[in-house]
Amino acid sequence: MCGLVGIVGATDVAADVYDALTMLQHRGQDAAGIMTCIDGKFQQRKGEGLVRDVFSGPQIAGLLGNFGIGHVRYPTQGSSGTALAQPFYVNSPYGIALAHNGNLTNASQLASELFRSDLRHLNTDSDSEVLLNVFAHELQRRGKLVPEAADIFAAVSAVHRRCEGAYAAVAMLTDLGVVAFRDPNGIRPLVLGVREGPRQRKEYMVASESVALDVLGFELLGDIQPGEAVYITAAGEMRRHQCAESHRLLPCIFEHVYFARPDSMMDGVSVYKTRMRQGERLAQKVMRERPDQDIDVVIPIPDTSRVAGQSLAYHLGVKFREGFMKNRYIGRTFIMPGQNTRKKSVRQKLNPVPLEFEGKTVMLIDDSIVRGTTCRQIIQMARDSGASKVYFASAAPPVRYPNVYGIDMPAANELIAHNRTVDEICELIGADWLVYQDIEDLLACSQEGNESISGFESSVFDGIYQAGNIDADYLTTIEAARGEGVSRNQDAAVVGLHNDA
Ligand SMILES: O=P(O)(O)OC[C@H]1O[C@H](OP(=O)(O)OP(=O)(O)O)[C@H](O)[C@@H]1O
Ligand SMILES: NC(=O)CC[C@H](N)C(=O)O
Ligand SMILES: [Mg+2]
Repeated sequence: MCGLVGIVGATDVAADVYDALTMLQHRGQDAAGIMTCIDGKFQQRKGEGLVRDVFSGPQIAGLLGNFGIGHVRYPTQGSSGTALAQPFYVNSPYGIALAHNGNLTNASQLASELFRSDLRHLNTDSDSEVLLNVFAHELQRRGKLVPEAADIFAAVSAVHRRCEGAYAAVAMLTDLGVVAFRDPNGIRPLVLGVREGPRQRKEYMVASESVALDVLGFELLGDIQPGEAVYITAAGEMRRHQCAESHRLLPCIFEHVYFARPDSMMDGVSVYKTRMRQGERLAQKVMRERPDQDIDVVIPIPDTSRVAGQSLAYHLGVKFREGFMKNRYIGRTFIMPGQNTRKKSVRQKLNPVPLEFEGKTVMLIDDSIVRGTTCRQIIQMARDSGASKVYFASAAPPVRYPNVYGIDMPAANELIAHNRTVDEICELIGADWLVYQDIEDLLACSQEGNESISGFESSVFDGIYQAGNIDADYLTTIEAARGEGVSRNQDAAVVGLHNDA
């Protein structure tokens, strides 16, 4: 999903960017990068792996400058090697670095335009490098030695006209400051915060999720609006401007289901409360389907389903128990590359407490069932631990369609629910009963958090793609490029142009 951070402070910001990235680690585990700017020069370090593996204390201390940006990556285009770790950099105009969360659906058309008409070279097959070059080209067209806020906003407007799909982005211009913008549908999240710095100077931060602001003592000013850009100068002046001719708020519902931390606020919605409501609605569905249900205990599948699980148990009036213990050193399995790694990691990550299963009718709950990797193994573990019946509940509806806006689910045939009925899925995962949340209920849970949101990007559940021209040909192309079994790893040492530190 990727996590973004941008900070303009009064003193060196690299340590704060690092701390913020650790708060966003759940959004991307493949690679991490930080760039700062001092005296007209960028300094950077990026590499494959978790934030704590990519940076050491002395390396962070060596990144100087009072403004900087950072990124954690979960790839959706291109390989997962170091060469594609973000931020990306172009030298002209000014020197610009950019980090991106989302996925451009017209990246290949833009790449060809950039080469043929804009005379720009791309060195990777990353859509984020495309986004950076479109922004850079549009800024260059303004022809200013020193751009003003109006020039930057005009360049973002042009990005909105040319780019399709989903993009929240944070960019940095040498000596000038940090720019953050969000696509005109607001599919990917981006928030803005402020804190009092030394000498009563205001310090600003943008981040994918508000939790990153919380831990660093920034007050949440609110979300960057769909189509809006925020420009914070190196001196700490903040301007914001609506850059899209038309815009609407269609946040990704899967953020609320799985990606976001529960303690984040997104577009005015508390993810925690939304997940509580999901559990409540699911309980109502369980009672509608089986008013005389015989569940002894509700057991969540750590981590993400815990909040919905507590609420499900409470509203069913049955016990809630932690029947699976999680190895805290194993990351999120769904965002790992490759099905074999994901499968192996589920067993390493979760281990049952037999006491909670022996002779009981258990209802396991997960936030979602995507490929079915987790639930198949977990149901077997529950049986091996002595459960007499194993029911399974999903706080989200069946995931039936690929995602093209920043979640790496490119192939419908990898999704366990694609072209299958609920009964067929139930049999396949080996459950005695399977209950899914209804789509109307899921959307209502999120909308209740902010009545002014009129819709959500929910294509993985309903197959409706509201941004870009997504047709059968496009879906076939991404499946061929990124489906299971297609090699994504390039040798970074050979292809890389990543100016690694
Ligand atoms: O059907 P699947 O393809 O297995 O995908 C769905 C599972 O993957 C995620 O867990 P993950 O381990 O990524 O993270 P978590 O610890 O936040 O639950 C999600 O919470 C489900 O448990
Ligand atoms: N998940 C994301 O936001 C991915 C960002 C970008 N498309 C990449 O592949 O690096
Ligand atoms: Mg999970």
